[in-house]
Amino acid sequence: MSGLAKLIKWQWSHHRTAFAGGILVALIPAIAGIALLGVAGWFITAAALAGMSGAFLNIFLPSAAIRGLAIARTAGRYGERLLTHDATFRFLTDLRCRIFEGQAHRAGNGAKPRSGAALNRLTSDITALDAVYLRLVVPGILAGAVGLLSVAWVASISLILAIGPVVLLVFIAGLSVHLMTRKKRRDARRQEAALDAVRLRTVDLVAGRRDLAVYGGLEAAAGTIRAAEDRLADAEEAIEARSSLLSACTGFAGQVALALTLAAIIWTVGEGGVAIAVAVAVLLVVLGLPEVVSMIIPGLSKLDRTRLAAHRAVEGVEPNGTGSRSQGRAVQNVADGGQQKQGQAALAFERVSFGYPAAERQVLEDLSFEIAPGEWLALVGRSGCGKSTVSALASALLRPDGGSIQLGGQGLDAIREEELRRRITVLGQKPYLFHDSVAVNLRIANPQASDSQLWQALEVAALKDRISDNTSGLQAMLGEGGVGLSGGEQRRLGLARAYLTQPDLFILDELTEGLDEVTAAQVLDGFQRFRGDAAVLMIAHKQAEIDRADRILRLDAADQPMAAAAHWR
Ligand SMILES: Nc1ncnc2c1ncn2[C@@H]1O[C@H](COP(=O)(O)OP(=O)(O)OP(=O)(O)O)[C@@H](O)[C@H]1O
Repeated sequence: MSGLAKLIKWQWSHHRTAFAGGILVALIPAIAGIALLGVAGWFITAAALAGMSGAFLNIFLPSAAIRGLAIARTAGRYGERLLTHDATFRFLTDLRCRIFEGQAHRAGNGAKPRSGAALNRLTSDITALDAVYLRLVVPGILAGAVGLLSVAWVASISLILAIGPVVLLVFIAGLSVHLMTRKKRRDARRQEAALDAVRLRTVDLVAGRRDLAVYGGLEAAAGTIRAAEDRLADAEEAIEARSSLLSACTGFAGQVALALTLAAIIWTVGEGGVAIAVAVAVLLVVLGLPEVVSMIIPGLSKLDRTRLAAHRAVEGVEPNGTGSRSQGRAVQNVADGGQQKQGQAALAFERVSFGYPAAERQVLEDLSFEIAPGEWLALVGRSGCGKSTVSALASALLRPDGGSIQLGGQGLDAIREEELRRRITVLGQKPYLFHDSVAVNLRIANPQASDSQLWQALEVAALKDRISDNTSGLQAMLGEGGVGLSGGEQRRLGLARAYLTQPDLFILDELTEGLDEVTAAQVLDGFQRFRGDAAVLMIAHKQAEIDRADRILRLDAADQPMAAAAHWR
């Protein structure tokens, strides 16, 4: 089954009411619009003929019908927008969650993280997928249903009159099948590649503008963006040209259908087979039909792009496709509620091996060590020896290829994600700060924390004075990525955030990197006081940090996988 068909099936099975409700309500304005034309045409002609001949005509019923159809069309259109967009947003929301789960699952298995280009593509794919229901499913069903109903009604009056609308429907159906089965997606791929190039090169240009300016590469870098923009414009022009051709062909088919119907009307009315008022109603219905069936043209003209996006989205969701929210991690939470077990090490690595996918050699091989509750362990070694890898394994961001990792006597795999994040606090080299107030940035770690707890955490992180200097205090706004604070202050704010948690284990990655000696000592003192009974795994380079540790684990054998060389102070 194609990616597009899988997505439609998935939307139907997960959001049946919204899916069907949107289509049913969308049928109301489409049918009412065509019926309105027919009834109005019949009524005007019948009224004119009655006026000329003096025959009796009941005008109340058709007037009421016209008014009713006009109201149904307007109200139906409003309801249709509401329901079809609601169904689409529900579908996209779920799809985003499923894709995120799929990616998280892969990351947990140590798979290569997605690159910036793939992330760009993913977001534009999801945007492109709003066309699946709104531009393909709903218009397709409307075109089919209204077209068949119209043909059936016209055929019930006279088979000859149905030739025109049948020609139109056959043309649209043939066009749809042709486009659906077409294998070439050249223009969509060209458009996508050019868009990726424009985005990524622009990001490179902005991020690297200083170096480019220094080495005189600005003009060349801007030139590559302009070239990518030209390619994008070419591809978009080709897609637009095809879309215009499709619209022109459908318009032409509509005119052919109208001409055929007119000829058939002249023939049948001349033969006396059909009343003039009814013939005018048929003519107006055939006149209105192209508008309904051509609603599918915008979706068909973007079909290639939608199919590419659908194909990738289906690949990106949970690998086994089940979509259950908790499947990324095996959940076997034990009866003791995930607390640290008495007498167990806070963290234990037992013959752990790990290698990055596609890397030539293992980073860790048979690494074993333990950190006792409340113990502070410094992890040291030359650059690239695997310290960050150990930290990522300990915090379950990576999974080992062999061996086991236990937190308080429980295998990491057996601990629920939520529980795990409560029991381990990771403080990286550059904490991410959000474009929001200091208080919001701190409460991410503990939404219930009071203002006085926030001030206390800031004090321990040696940041209280800096924040209270600002008249807005805790409500002071930070720019994107923490702009407004120096690099060292950003790190200390990250530390204050970590102090608002009460984990069993802190994992610290070069805690005082970027701080001057005095502040670094203040931060280390504060952390030592604050951490209480929590164990600490600290990646350390500076002697001042190493000196605070109870024990040191060195990962520094020259060219070998690490574990063999791990040794203690
Ligand atoms: N995603 C990855 N894919 C492939 N190899 C990787 C990846 N991340 C790290 N490595 C490699 O794994 C090895 C260990 O990396 P790691 O980041 O754990 O070292 P580190 O000791 O923390 O280094 P540093 O002190 O410089 O931060 C290095 O040789 C590195 O090149």
